[in-house]
Amino acid sequence: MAGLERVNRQLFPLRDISAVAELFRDEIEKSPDPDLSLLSIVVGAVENSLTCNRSPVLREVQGEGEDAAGGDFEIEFHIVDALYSKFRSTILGSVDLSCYGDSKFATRELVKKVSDVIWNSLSRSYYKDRAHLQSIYSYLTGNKLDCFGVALAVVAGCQVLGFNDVHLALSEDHAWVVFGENGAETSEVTWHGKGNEDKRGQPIGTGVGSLSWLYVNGQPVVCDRYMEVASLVSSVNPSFNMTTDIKEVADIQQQLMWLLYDQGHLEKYPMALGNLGDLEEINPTPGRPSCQELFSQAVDASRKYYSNKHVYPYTYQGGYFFRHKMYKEALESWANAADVLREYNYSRDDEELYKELMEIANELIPHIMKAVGSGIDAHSILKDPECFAHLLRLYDGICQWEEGSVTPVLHIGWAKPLVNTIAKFDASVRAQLVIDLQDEQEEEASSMKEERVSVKSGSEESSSGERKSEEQTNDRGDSLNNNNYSKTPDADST
Ligand SMILES: CC1(C)CN=C(N2CCN(c3ncnc4sc(CCF)cc34)CC2)S1
Repeated sequence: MAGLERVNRQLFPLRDISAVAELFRDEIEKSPDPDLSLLSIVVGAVENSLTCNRSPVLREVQGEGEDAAGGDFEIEFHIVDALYSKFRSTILGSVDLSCYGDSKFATRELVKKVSDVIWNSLSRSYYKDRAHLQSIYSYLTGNKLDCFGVALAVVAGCQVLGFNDVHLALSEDHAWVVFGENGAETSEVTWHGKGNEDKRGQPIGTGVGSLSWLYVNGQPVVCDRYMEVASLVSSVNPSFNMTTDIKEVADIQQQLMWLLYDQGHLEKYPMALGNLGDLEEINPTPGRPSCQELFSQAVDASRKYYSNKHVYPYTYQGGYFFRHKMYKEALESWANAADVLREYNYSRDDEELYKELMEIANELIPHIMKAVGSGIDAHSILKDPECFAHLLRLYDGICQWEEGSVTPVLHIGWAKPLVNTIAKFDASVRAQLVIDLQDEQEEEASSMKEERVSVKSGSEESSSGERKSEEQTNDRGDSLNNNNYSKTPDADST
């Protein structure tokens, strides 16, 4: 029975959050196969009516996290019915299933055909990065979708055709599908980035391209139906404009996210946990886990399910600590993010992540240096060797990201803030930098040595009672004399 016959028509017209939540709850709790097009149409209609059809006289509120009054919405059943039927007839009318064999599993050709149907019905030219283009409501009423929306629509289209083996696969900046027995096949179904030829119909490469962050090293979030519902809820966008969110939309998104959280459908979805953390930071729900706990759960999910190959959980967490002036914790989260990067080669497809790291290194950290320089320094960051170690680990991770990549990462724009930042740390802290040289195998000894960096924390220093003995320093000094790390830099030597 298709979604609409199942839906409780008493809920319509949908006029408030509880009605929308009830409809989602029915679909998630009572159906073995929640109807993606129905849910995307409903939540897209609500988002559209509250963010796009706004009276221009609406009070524009400035300032952090201020929400505009969203006013009311009223989603009529016959509108949802008409759109739902339009999507189904578009898909069923464009795909002649007899051309695709009689397997109960989708084929690459079938997936490509559904992607073509969506692709060829999009408006010729529109601003692809605009907000509110992620839902099937947007596709049906405006023939516009963003790159995530195309992927979701393809999965929803395959659901209409009865191919429940086709599922959404998500990296931190791209989406594709898995299909076939045990979801063993993959296919591109949408575009990525600007000015890149789309690779629709092709399997996800296992070659050098798959070493980039864009494909998270073979550790994407592979969704089941419920996680696909989580992705469409997570992609709800409460923005009215650059400075204003519509509170009702954020409230609906937050409630739906908790509904999915309680059913365990965010467990393996770090970015959805991060998004819920952002919503909770702005508007905490009494009795629920704190946003800090949610950011920590996102980190745990990446470590537990994706071999710690996702970067964003640490940047969600670092951003939170930064906003709350917990600068030492922020530096640690960002250093942990950089540790993830080490495994990747930087590619031109990784621009979104590059921008994130640029902001952290060249805006947020200099902001911290200014803040603590002017005395707001709860942890006395500049005297804390562990903070210095986090900073070096962050930069070293970025350097290792660059190593082996065809595209360079760092340039003078990075070096200036770095030098200023290092110079802000106390000379006594910098002097505690200890480089442990560990010889690799004999044959590599001359060319490459693995260097382990540690910064002795004050406590260790005090426990040993004195700095490394002279001969120890001399021993290391000799092997490192071509490396200025070993010298004890005095205050103005850097
Ligand atoms: C720490 C941050 C900079 C804040 N917001 C971030 N994001 C916001 C929400 N994002 C997401 N949230 C849920 N699911 C997905 S699937 C996907 C790849 C394109 F399909 C992106 C994304 C992307 C990342 S990362």
